[in-house]
Amino acid sequence: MKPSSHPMHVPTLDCNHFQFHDDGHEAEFAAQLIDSFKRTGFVKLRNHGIPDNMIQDLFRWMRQFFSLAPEDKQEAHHPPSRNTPQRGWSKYGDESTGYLQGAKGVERADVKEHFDVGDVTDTLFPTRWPSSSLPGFQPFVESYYTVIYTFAVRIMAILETGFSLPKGAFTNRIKPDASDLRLAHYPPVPASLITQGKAARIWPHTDFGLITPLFQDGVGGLEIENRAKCRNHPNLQANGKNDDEPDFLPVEPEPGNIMVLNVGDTLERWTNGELPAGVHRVVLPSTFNQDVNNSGEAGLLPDRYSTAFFFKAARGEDVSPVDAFVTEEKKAKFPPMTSAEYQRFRTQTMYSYD
Ligand SMILES: O=C(O)CCC(=O)C(=O)O
Ligand SMILES: [Fe+2]
Repeated sequence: MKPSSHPMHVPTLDCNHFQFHDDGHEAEFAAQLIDSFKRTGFVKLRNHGIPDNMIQDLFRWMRQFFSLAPEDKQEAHHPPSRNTPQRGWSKYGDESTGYLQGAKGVERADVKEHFDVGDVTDTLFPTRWPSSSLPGFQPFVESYYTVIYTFAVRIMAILETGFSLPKGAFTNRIKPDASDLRLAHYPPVPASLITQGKAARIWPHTDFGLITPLFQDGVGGLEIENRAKCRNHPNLQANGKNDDEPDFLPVEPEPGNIMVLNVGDTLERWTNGELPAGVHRVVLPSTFNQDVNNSGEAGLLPDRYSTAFFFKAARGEDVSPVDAFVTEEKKAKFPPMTSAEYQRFRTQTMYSYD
């Protein structure tokens, strides 16, 4: 990542240092969180309270699930509809984040497969699990869901403090829970396809929900849009040297289960643009040495695993700006629409089940 003086520097906040787990001492944490979100759309967190062994176990379960035989995964295949939240397994080719940026008619599928899990109480859209091929998988993933959900609610409460909003301004609008937990596997892919722009593990996109906590393995490749390249970005000073800036900047994996946390579209809407959603993609790891590795087998990127929690507003909630963010000078930038309508509109663009 860029030096700390760069406007796109993503700090690693230590939740213990900020006494994140103690209700009385969150103001400093909230201020730094909001500063990083405003500038970059992202933050990194250590000592976030998700136990190390739980994260390691989750990655172990992911490797086991994705190495099941295709017919076992097929049992858990996402229902055949683009109008519903994704639940269960989506195979390579089902999702094309490239379409979110208007790239129609071009091969823009993501080189990945994923497994999406809803809240256990979400009886409207139940998760499809593999029936008997992976005993223990479902209870473990459900227990992780509870832990990461509780974490996400805490962050929303901290954002209320940071913006001096009444308690509940955000957190009263998240029940019943409509979030999705995603387990993702990126299979090996020739690096040359990525450098030639013919493939991406995920094309540039924003997430649709409020916030996304993410854990990645050590392979790398996650990158965030460099807002310093874009002269008129409202939250960054133009420095007159933008042409020298790259379009994207890597978010390197770090030892110690560092969490990456980003702003999604719904939070951008609720805050009337004060926290713009962070554009990101997954491509070639910055450490991947093309000159050495560009021939034969060695030019193949290894498997990569990650897990993102798309924390969302309740389906019936409006995703237009919360009153506190609208003034005479700063009119609402986003029209009223329910979260369910917004999610459907975004998912339809990107998901090509047939
Ligand atoms: O795998 C990653 O690091 C990012 C995943 C992601 O951006 C997504 O699934 O929306
Ligand atoms: Fe994403």
